[in-house]
Amino acid sequence: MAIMPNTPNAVAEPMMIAVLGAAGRMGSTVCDAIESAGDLVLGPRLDVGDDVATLADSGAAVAVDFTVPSATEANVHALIDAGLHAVVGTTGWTEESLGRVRTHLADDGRGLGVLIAPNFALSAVLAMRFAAQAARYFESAEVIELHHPNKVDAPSGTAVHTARAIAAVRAQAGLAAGPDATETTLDGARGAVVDGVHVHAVRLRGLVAHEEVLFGNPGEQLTIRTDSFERSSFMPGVLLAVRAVAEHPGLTVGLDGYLDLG
Ligand SMILES: NC(=O)C1=CN([C@@H]2O[C@H](COP(=O)(O)OP(=O)(O)OC[C@H]3O[C@@H](n4cnc5c(N)ncnc54)[C@H](O)[C@@H]3O)[C@@H](O)[C@H]2O)C=CC1
Ligand SMILES: O=C(O)C1=N[C@H](C(=O)O)C[C@H](O)C1
Repeated sequence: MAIMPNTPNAVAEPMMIAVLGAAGRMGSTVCDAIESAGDLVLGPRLDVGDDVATLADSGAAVAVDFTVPSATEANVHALIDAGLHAVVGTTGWTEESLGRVRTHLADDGRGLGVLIAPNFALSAVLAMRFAAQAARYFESAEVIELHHPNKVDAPSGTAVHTARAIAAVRAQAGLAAGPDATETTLDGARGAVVDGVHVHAVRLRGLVAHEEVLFGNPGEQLTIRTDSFERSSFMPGVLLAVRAVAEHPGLTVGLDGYLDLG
């Protein structure tokens, strides 16, 4: 008897996933996670110099990109052209580059999904959400991100995303700029400023990925902290995204877009 698709007895084909940046710290961890997942099969592993267009005929339905900020946008456009859904963890995205991906997806018209998420760790996703919830209630807000010293960019994508969200909530609530009478004697002493929110970057041997969001009022402080001690912390989020991206046509920014966080 033939087993028809979508019947209780049907055996689903494992979905094939390509990985870009497969030789890197995150890419290699993603390859291992896909190989350990029963419902997924690891497809082509691409790294620097490989042609994304070859994925069109590879059988891969989804590609995961953990490459470098200077390459990721071109990779995503090439993935859309090749007809693959994309799950992207690489940092460096701006409103302009996100807008170009949105336009490309709309022009393409095939209903492809792209998720670009600054952080796939649940603790970080929740920290960003809690920071946005707290932002309207405090005079002062600053972000400190702490990472391994091999990280190529600063400030982290997570810190930029956190700061932008805090700034948007503060603006909506009509809050003035945070109080700060400092006259700096050295450039950079107060960190970078993202939409008016100060962001500080620490690089320290032994760290993986960490962030503190500090909120201050007269006589009180709220600290929200997230720690990724191992890259395994990002894998449940990456696998969730890989499985869900085809159900979310268009561009989604942030894993919270795929979660029911209320
Ligand atoms: N969203 C998230 O949860 C996380 C995001 N990241 C981000 O992921 C990115 C990668 O981080 P790591 O794996 O630590 O870096 P890495 O330097 O270990 O790996 C990057 C890899 O990309 C490759 N690569 C460079 N250009 C490429 C291209 N054009 N096509 C294909 N491969 C290319 C490199 O050869 C390297 O193997 C960074 O932007 C980092 O901030 C890192 C951890 C978690
Ligand atoms: O490079 C890293 O390691 C990380 N990059 C992402 C970022 O820049 O926010 C996510 C996480 O912080 C780890």
